Amino acid sequence: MTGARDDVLVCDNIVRRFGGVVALKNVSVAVKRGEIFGLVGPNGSGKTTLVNAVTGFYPPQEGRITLDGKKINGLKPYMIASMGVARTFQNVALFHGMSVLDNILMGRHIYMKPNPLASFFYPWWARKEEIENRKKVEEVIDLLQLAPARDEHVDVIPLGLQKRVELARALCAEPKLLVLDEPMAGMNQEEKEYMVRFILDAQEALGLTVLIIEHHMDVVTALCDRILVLNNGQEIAQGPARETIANPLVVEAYIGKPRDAA
Ligand SMILES: Nc1ncnc2c1ncn2[C@@H]1O[C@H](COP(=O)(O)OP(=O)(O)OP(=O)(O)O)[C@@H](O)[C@H]1O
Repeated sequence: MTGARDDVLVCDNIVRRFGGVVALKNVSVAVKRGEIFGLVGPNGSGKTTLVNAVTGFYPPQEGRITLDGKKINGLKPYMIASMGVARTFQNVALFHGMSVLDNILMGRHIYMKPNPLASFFYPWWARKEEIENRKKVEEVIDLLQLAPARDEHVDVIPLGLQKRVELARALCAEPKLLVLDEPMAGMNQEEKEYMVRFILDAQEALGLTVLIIEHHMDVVTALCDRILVLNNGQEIAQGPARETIANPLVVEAYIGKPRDAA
């Protein structure tokens, strides 16, 4: 698969093994600028492994991954993050003991370049940087309606709100690619509907490109432009969300073969 100019992320023939388990078998995918691309599949099908390959946590043993045309496989996670990939986790990963605001501010760390000498001689420069960071954070707080919770400690707020704080932190990094690992996990129906709305609003306001792992089919159809469906580490279907979900191979992977067809 060769990367077109509007492809932000291209994964070409990715193979990842864990001992004898082949978690990804020659998986290829291209995520276009400005789209929401879904990774779908039953438990253990390789979705998180693909996200971990893209974000550098478990580099692939074969294949090539590019971000805006630059090869990223083999790079450390922090390098990939600084190149513009922000991620949220299946199990929320916030900084405990800190407020909502401080957690969101952490998303700006890639833009904070402490230089004590410059700050001493040119305090206005440090001040300008601080103002810019705060401005971005306030924009995201408004977008995700987090103002009422800004001073709360993240340990005491409900899970749905924690997930929104994690999304806010990722958005503050102004990512080229936002990777969301099951952002609705553990949420009730109302929280899910809010989260869908927030992701769509953020995409529209910030022109995001999103790679999302999602299990809930109502969420997939509401959010995703296109999807890749994995089963046992292999692609079984790829294409526009609604029609791909209706593909008989996808239905079979999720609910099994009808009895009379067995
Ligand atoms: N660090 C690891 N060590 C060993 N095996 C792993 C590791 N990570 C994933 N696997 C294996 O790779 C396969 C794919 O797992 P993966 O977590 O990517 O699936 P998934 O589609 O994300 O599943 P789920 O929906 O349950 O999160 C599974 O067989 C899993 O046991």
